[in-house]
Amino acid sequence: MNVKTIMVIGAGQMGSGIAQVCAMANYKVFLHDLKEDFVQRGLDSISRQLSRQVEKGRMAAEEREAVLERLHPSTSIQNAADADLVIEAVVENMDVKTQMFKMLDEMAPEHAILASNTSSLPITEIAAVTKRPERVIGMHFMNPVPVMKLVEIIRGLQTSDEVYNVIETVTKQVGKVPVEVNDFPGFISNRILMPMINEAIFALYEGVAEPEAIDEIMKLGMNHPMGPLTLADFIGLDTCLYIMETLQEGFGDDKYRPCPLLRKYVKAGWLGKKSGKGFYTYS
Ligand SMILES: CC(=O)CC(=O)SCCNC(=O)CCNC(=O)[C@H](O)C(C)(C)COP(=O)(O)OP(=O)(O)OC[C@H]1O[C@@H](n2cnc3c(N)ncnc32)[C@H](O)[C@@H]1OP(=O)(O)O
Ligand SMILES: NC(=O)C1=CN([C@@H]2O[C@H](COP(=O)(O)OP(=O)(O)OC[C@H]3O[C@@H](n4cnc5c(N)ncnc54)[C@H](OP(=O)(O)O)[C@@H]3O)[C@@H](O)[C@H]2O)C=CC1
Repeated sequence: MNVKTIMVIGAGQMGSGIAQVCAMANYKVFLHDLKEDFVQRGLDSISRQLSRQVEKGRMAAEEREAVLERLHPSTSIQNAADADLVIEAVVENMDVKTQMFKMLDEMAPEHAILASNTSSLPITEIAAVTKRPERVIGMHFMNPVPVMKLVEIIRGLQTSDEVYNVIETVTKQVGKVPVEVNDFPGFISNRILMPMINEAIFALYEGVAEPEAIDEIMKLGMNHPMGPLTLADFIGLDTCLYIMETLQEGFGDDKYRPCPLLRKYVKAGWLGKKSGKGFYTYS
């Protein structure tokens, strides 16, 4: 199967990054969200990213224009009828994702692959709401998408080998390294990363150290590029909370309980960098 057209659902930080790397790899891309404003915000952020590449001399101005021309705004889910591959990157919520997959299953052509960029939710359960579970797969990009090399590919219980192979090829085409994992809560990346972030939040909650100290220790002591609280703000505190809840529920183990401080911040609307306030304040 030859993928030519990709539809990315959700024009947030992940969706816009995914759309960017796909358009840069010569695919025709629809970037879809509920409202035109959201799509435009995503396209603006891609446009800024590409301009920076041009300023740094890494991309010709004509190439930037060509990439932007391959990107098509969408607020109609009917555009899925033209897609060979749909990559969903909406909010980390099972109800929202299953509703979306039901719609996509109705709209997308029979041959189309439906992929989810979910951070932690079971692919098998998402696939089960469609009539094509063998064509549903997890394609988990890392943030920031244009920079991070990994795509964690998650096979649902019924994902076919053919679909896995196509997704592996597309991943390489967009300049990323595919790593295959099975379908378990949080997969590998967030089963390991998120409990560390949650523990850093517990350390803050218990008054062991100030945020800056916690981050400095992990940066200078463990050579992490970002401290765990900065990284949590960068990922989005809502997303961090949803991932911890999926781990706790999925494994039935309280060792994954989300820190109450994380819950409190999310309830307050402190979602990290994207809302301007989390463990730190952003202008
Ligand atoms: C939650 C999940 O489900 C899974 C996840 O994604 S978990 C999150 C995984 N990501 C991480 O752990 C990121 C950790 N942080 C890092 O690796 C680095 O801090 C970073 C790459 C984000 C920034 O690197 P840095 O050296 O501190 O900053 P900086 O020098 O400004 O940037 C390095 C490069 O990244 C680019 N960059 C930085 N932030 C970017 C962004 N948000 N979008 C696109 N590009 C970005 C810069 O333009 C720069 O590119 P060049 O080298 O081509 O000039
Ligand atoms: N943040 C990260 O570091 C990573 C996140 N992920 C995963 O990627 C997905 C998206 O996360 P992220 O980009 O950070 O989140 P954002 O909050 O930045 O973006 C989510 C986008 O989905 C839109 N959306 C919400 N509900 C719907 C819906 N019903 N239909 C269509 N669009 C909808 C949102 O619109 P609105 O503006 O209205 O909310 C928003 O544009 C999540 O599953 C997350 O777990 C994966 C890897 C890393």
